[in-house]
Amino acid sequence: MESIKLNKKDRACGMVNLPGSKSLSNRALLLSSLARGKTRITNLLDSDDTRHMLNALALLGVEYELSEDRTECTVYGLGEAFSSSKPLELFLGNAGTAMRPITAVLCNSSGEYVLTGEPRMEERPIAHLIDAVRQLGADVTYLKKEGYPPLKIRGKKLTGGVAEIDGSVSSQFISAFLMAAPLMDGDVLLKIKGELVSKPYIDITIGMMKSFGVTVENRDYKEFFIKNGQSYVSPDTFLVEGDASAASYFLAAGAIAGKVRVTGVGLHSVQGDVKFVKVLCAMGAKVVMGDDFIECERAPLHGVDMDMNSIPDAAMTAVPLALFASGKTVIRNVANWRVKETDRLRAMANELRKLGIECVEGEDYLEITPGKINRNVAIDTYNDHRMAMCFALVSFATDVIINDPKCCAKTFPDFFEKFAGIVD
Ligand SMILES: O=C(O)C1=C[C@@H](OP(=O)(O)O)[C@@H](O)[C@H](O)C1
Ligand SMILES: C=C(OP(=O)(O)O)C(=O)O
Repeated sequence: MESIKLNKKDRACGMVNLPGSKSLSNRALLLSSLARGKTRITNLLDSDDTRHMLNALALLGVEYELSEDRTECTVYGLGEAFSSSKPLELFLGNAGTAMRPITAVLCNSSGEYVLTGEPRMEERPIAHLIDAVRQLGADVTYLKKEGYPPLKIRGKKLTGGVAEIDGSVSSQFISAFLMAAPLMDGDVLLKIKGELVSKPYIDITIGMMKSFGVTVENRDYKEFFIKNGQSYVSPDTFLVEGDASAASYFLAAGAIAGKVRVTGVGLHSVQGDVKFVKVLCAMGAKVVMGDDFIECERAPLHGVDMDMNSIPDAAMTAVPLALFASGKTVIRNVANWRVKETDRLRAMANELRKLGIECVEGEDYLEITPGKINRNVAIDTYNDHRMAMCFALVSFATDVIINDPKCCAKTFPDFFEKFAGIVD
């Protein structure tokens, strides 16, 4: 297996222009495909996750043109749900933001579809979404394990109605359901049961649906109502903000070892992960934000004890930060780390222990006690882009080896080049 050795670095400084947000890119591609009219998407992320979405849309008959560097895409919207006269098989890799919304939309599209993914996708639950769409009459079969992809969908026009969905494992199920709702023939009321996790991603979804002409009535995150008769309309152009989760690695580098600015995301971001700056500030780092940038500068760091449920992706970056802080850090309320690219609580605890760091892996939290870090440890990344990107930050303490660094391609193919550009 390929690996990369990162020699100890003392300083981080400079500026990084962020790639487009994964969450916004995949929503923009899907909504443009369903909308009436042509949409020009700019600053689109080019990564495995967006390629899976683009490939699926092409098979579903959507026409689009990509610029040479694949960061601009003109999508010719269908103005309606998908339909296919022949059975289709769609491979969606390990992209949650493709698998979940495409499932929901295809339940309401005519045709027969099989949705598959990488082996890990077969371990990532989807039952809460399927239970909800079935309440409206959707016809979905689990092809292997009950509650998990691969799926077979016999799509048909759904007539809307009332459905209940469990929100305690993934907000993506709610986002997926909401994006599919306006295509149905009737009012839709979605009721949430359980504690809703990763809430800010619901705001992203509702905000983007609004940009594409559809209003969702949010009743205090307990019920969502979509009035019938609305349809997606292209906003002509859609600019994808820089990826706020990706920003966290560079901001953390600034907090640990100098001063780093990221551009493409700032004060008015729609992404919940910009709130990672609150973690940085709580730990003592100096943060400045502008309309289109965030800058973070080193200061003595101290441990924190924080609920990070609303920033599940950026929260991982608090792990390497904790290694450079005085005192313990506890990252709380992140039970759903266990059903992402890997079991992230287990993976983090395993690799921290290899570094010689004391930690407690709770059911839904991680407690880290900083200490001396072992040199030249080979970090396993579990096919999880965020494991690779987080542990790159260990190189501000000592030499470290990152196994399978290419797993970054899920959301940030040139991460290690960009990281090399801000360290000396
Ligand atoms: O809706 C989205 O774009 C996402 C929601 C989050 O997932 P969960 O809602 O499963 O926590 C996040 O971790 C994922 O990377 C992207
Ligand atoms: C959880 C993640 O991805 P996905 O969209 O596949 O859920 C992630 O990017 O950290």
